[in-house]
This record gives sequence, C-alpha cells and structure tokens, in this order.
Amino acid sequence: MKLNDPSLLRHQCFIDGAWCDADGGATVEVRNPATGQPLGQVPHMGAAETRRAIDAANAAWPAWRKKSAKERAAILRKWNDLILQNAEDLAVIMTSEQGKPLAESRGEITYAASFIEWFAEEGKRVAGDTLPSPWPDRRVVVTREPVGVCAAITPWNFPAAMITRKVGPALAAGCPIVVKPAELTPYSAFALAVLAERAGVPRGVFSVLTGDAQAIGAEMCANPTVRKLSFTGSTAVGRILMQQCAPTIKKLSLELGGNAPFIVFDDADLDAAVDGAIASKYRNSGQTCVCANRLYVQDGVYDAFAEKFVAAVRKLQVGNGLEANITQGPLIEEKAVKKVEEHIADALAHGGRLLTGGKRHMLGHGFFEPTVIADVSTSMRVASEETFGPLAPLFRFKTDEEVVQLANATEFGLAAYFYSRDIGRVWRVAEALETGMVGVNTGLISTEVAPFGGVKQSGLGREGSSYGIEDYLVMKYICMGGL
Ligand SMILES: NC(=O)c1ccc[n+]([C@@H]2O[C@H](COP(=O)([O-])OP(=O)(O)OC[C@H]3O[C@@H](n4cnc5c(N)ncnc54)[C@H](O)[C@@H]3O)[C@@H](O)[C@H]2O)c1
Ligand SMILES: O=C[C@H](O)CS(=O)(=O)O
Repeated sequence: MKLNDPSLLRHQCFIDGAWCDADGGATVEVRNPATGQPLGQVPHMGAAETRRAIDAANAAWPAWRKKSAKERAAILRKWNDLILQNAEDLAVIMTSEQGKPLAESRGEITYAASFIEWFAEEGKRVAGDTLPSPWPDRRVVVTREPVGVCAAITPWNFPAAMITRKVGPALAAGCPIVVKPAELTPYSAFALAVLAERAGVPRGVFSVLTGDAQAIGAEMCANPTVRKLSFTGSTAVGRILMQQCAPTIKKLSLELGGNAPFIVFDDADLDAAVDGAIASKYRNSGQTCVCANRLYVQDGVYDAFAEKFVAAVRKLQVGNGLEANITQGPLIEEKAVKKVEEHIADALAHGGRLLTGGKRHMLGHGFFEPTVIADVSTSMRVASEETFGPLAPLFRFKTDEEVVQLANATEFGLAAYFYSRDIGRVWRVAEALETGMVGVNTGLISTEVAPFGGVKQSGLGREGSSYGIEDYLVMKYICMGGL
C-alpha cells in the first residue's frame, strides 16, 4: 500500500492513548477483497482489553466534560482538518481494505470529516431551559449533560463515516467513546485514531479495539460504566445488542438494515430516474443500507425505463477500486457473493427474466456483474430480503395505492425513493411511505445536515443533523428553591 504518510497504517489497537497488541498476542489477518492479498494482521482482543478501554474512558471523562464545548470544538476542528489533509492516504487505505472505488473512498472521507466538523459546532449549541415556575419561591431549570461513557460498534461498508457519525457527537457532547470497527475493515478506524491523537484528543477519550465481536460486544453491553451503545449494522445483530443492553438500561442508537423501495411513476423524468437508480442501487456495489433494494416501475413506463436502465448498468466498470475509471469494486467477502447468487437464482426460478449480468465477474475474487432482473414478483426473496449487492429487481405496478402497499410490506423502514413530477402525488406518497428517510426525484440523500435513521426494524434514533447530538445527552431538571 503506497501512502504519503505510512504511519497512518497501524496494525495495533488504540487503548488509553497507547498502541497495543492483544493481551495474549492473538491476531487476525485482513485481506484486500479485490486481490485476496493480505494487508496485515490486527489484534484479536476480547473482554479484558475492552474493560481496560472502558475504564480508561471513564477515567478520562471528568476532564473531557469539564472542557468547554468551545475547547472541545477546537480539538474536533483540528481532527477534521487533519482528516481532510490526509484524505488521499485515508482513501487508499479504505479502498484497499473495503474495495470501493477510490472516488467513492475519497467521497466517504469527506463525508466522514463532515460529521466531525458539524458536531464541533453543534456541541456549542447544546442549551437548556428555564421554565415558568408554578411556585413564587422556586425556579425551574433544565440543563443538558453528557450521557457518559459510550461504546460503538460499526460495519465494514463505510469504515470511516460510520465511526465519525458516532464519535463526532459523542466527543462534542463531552462523552468519551470506545469503538469496535468491523474485523474486515480495521485500518480506516486505526488511521482515524492516529489523527485524533495528533489533533489533541486526550488519552482514553477515543479508543479503538478489534477482535472477538461477540466478546467485545458482550462486555460493552454488560459493563455498567457504559451508559450508551451506538450500533450500525444488521438488524439481527441489533436485536442481540438490544437484549444484551437491557440489564443495564443503556441509551441505545441502532442504525440497522434496510430494504429500500425505488418507485418510478409514469409521470417521472425517466432519464433522471435512471440516473437516480444507478446512484442508489450500485453505490459501493450495492453494499449500502440505503441502496434501492426493490425497483417498482409503473406499467406505462416499465419497458422504456428497463431499456434505459439496462443501457446505463452496462456502462458500469467493474475492477480493482485503486485503478482509474472503476465504478464497481468487489463485494466484501465470499458470503456476500453467495447471497447475491442465491437471490438471482431464486428470482429466475420464480419467473424472473435476466436483462443483464447475472453471475460472478471474470475477474474472480469478490467481483460480480451488475445485474438487472425483470418481471420480479413478491414471491421472490428479493422482495423481502436485503440483497446488499449489485442486483436490481424490477417490479411492475399499476396504481399509487398498490405500490405504496407493496413498498411498505417489509419489516424494514430506513430509506425510500420515488420519481414523480406531480406535486399532489409527491406529497401523498412521501407521507404514506413508512420509512425514516425519503428521496424525491433523487437517489442520493445522505448528508451530515439531515437526520439519518429508520423506523420499524431499521433502527432507533438519528445520526447527523442537530438531532444527532441528542442521543449523547441527558436532561436534568433542577428545582431552585429558597428564593
Ligand atoms: N442503518 C445504517 O446506517 C447502516 C449502515 C451500514 C450498514 N447497515 C447494515 O449493516 C449490515 C451490513 O453490515 P455488516 O455485515 O457489517 O453487519 P453486521 O451486523 O454483521 O456487523 C456489524 C458490526 O457488528 C459486529 N458484530 C457482529 N455480531 C456481533 C455480536 N454478536 N455482538 C457484537 N458485535 C457484533 C461486527 O463485527 C461489525 O463490527 C446490513 O444489514 C446493512 O443494512 C446499516
Ligand atoms: O450504509 C449506509 C450508510 O449510512 C452509508 S450513507 O450514510 O448512506 O452514505
């Protein structure tokens, strides 16, 4: 891996301001999903190291919360600046371990930094209230305080942004935080820790440890010192963590699975809808929680949209994300490829019609042909399961009522998209969709300024926006008497 600053590539965890190995020396290998080549070994830690990180966070908390929001913001601003100054190295590290094209990695680094910048400012705007007292001799005051020691568990698909979307508000609110990144993509997390240390984040305030996910997670959930857990990942794991947190009543943020409907109405700008569908479906080779997972196209434009969409899909360039002009990197691992194959086989077995792609790419490893299947029905697995890969199933529908019912027929409720130029239809459909986020005439909705999150079994809480810091604060009512 060619870096301008090779010191950004660390093979150790960061606990209490020190770079360290696992207690017993155990390690796990990290590979480049595009080549299968090993990138290095990282520590395989467990509960004991997690306890140390939590204790260090607790020890660091008083001094961190005592700093003014402005002092914390200055350190966060420095961290943001260092991330942007080292963006190219961070992007190379990300593409090497996750596989996404370099252009997408650069975009993610900018996106990741934006949460640090945003919450540096949000922290300075955390205010309380004085409320009209019902008593002449007492005053009613409400203050907002940091919730305490936080823990975070993050996924492999956005190895930097899913971390800063948690660490940014935590630190801005005055909370220390211990992060466990995905075992498949640890290097981006370690590099963020290198830059946080350089920015002046005090020891113990931000720790990063890799290893036995179940053991680390169980310690984070059971340890009473941890007052809040923030998780981004699958709904299945979210359920486990929610159950494990119950005995200690932790504050929970859950950013979970999705199954986004993408609806094209007959009054849509079809070229714009194709552009939006490509952006939403094939970003990160379909490995994002807000990817279009089900494409519903109204009868009158179905064939025209399918033709335009397939032509655009065929222009996607599959290859190693470190090479120029690549727009589709590999899937993260073999089981991800197998899931796409299973969804394709199931759809074709139930009457689906393959329009393009359909099999592993000739490049091997995790590479897969961008695929489109027509004549898809609700009897197929793609109708109810998150594919998390470059497969676009095209469903046909007739009426607005029908497609809203189909779109909502899932336990998920993260993102939804639709294209229409009828203002009445736009408002009726946007309000009827059971999701936390709706893209109207756009396939890209993610930004630090908006509340990101889902309803139903796509999660709890919101990340980003001025709402995102709420999850790291608690409210205190002070009744000021004796006046
Ligand atoms: N809503 C969002 O913002 C969002 C963002 C990205 C990914 N996701 C979802 O995440 C899933 C894909 O990511 P993934 O495969 O990494 O998810 P995953 O749930 O398998 O893993 C996520 C993280 O949880 C850890 N983990 C796994 N089992 C655990 C356990 N028993 N205890 C503690 N930690 C455990 C993993 O090591 C990883 O760090 C998809 O469902 C996707 O929709 C959601
Ligand atoms: O996987 C979903 C993440 O939240 C990525 S993004 O926020 O949509 O870019």
